[in-house]
Amino acid sequence: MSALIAPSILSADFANLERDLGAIATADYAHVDVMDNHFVPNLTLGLPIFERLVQVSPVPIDAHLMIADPDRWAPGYAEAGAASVTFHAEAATAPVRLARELRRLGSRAGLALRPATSVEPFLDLLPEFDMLLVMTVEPGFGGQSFIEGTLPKIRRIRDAVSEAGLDVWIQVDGGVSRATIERAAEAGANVFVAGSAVYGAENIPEEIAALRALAEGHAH
Ligand SMILES: O=C(CO)[C@@H](O)[C@H](O)COP(=O)(O)O
Repeated sequence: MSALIAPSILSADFANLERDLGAIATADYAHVDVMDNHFVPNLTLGLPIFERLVQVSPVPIDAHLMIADPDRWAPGYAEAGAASVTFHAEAATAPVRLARELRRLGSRAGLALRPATSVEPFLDLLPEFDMLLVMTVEPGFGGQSFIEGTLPKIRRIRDAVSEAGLDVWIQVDGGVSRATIERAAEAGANVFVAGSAVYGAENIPEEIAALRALAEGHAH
C-alpha cells in the first residue's frame, strides 16, 4: 500500500486558504480540521467555509470532525463533497449507522480515536470503515509532539486489518514530521497528516515529497 500525505490546513494562513490549498497540490489529500470548541478546546470552521474549500481545492478533501454530535453534523460534510469524513469514536452515538450514511452519500468513512482511547471495542466493526485515524497528539492544536505510546495501537490495528484481509487505511495525525513518520509507517500507518511540518517548510512540495519517500520506505 503506498503512503498518502495529507497536509493539515490548520497550519495554513486562514486569510489565504485558497492560496495555501494551492501550495499542497502535490499532496494526496488536504486535511481539514473542523473543531467546535466543545469536543476540543479550539474553534476552526464549519460547513459554509468547508463547502468553498471543496470547490477551490486542487486535491480531494479529508475532513476530520473534532465535534460533538457528529451523528447530526457529519453527513453535511459528505454532502458538501468531502472525499473522506472522519468522526470521533468518543463523540458518536451510533458509529455504524453514521459510517453507513457517509458511504451512502459517496464519502469514505473514517473513525478517529484519541490517544487514550482503546481500539479493542471497535475491531469487530472494522469492515464498516474505510479508515481508522489514530490521533498521535491530543486533538485540538497543531505543533504538539508525537506521542510514542500510540505506536502499539497502530500495530494492533494493522495486524487486525491484515488478519481480516481488509483494505482499511490507517491514518496518523499529530506531530508527524521527517523525525517521526518512519516510526508511524513501520507500525502500520499509511496515511500521514502533517500540519506544521508541511506549512512550516521553506519548500512545501519538497517537504511533501520527502515525507512520502520516508514513509514509502516502510510501506505495508
Ligand atoms: O487534528 C489536528 C490537531 O488536533 C491536526 O491535524 C494538526 O493540525 C496536526 O498538526 P501538526 O502536529 O502536524 O503540526
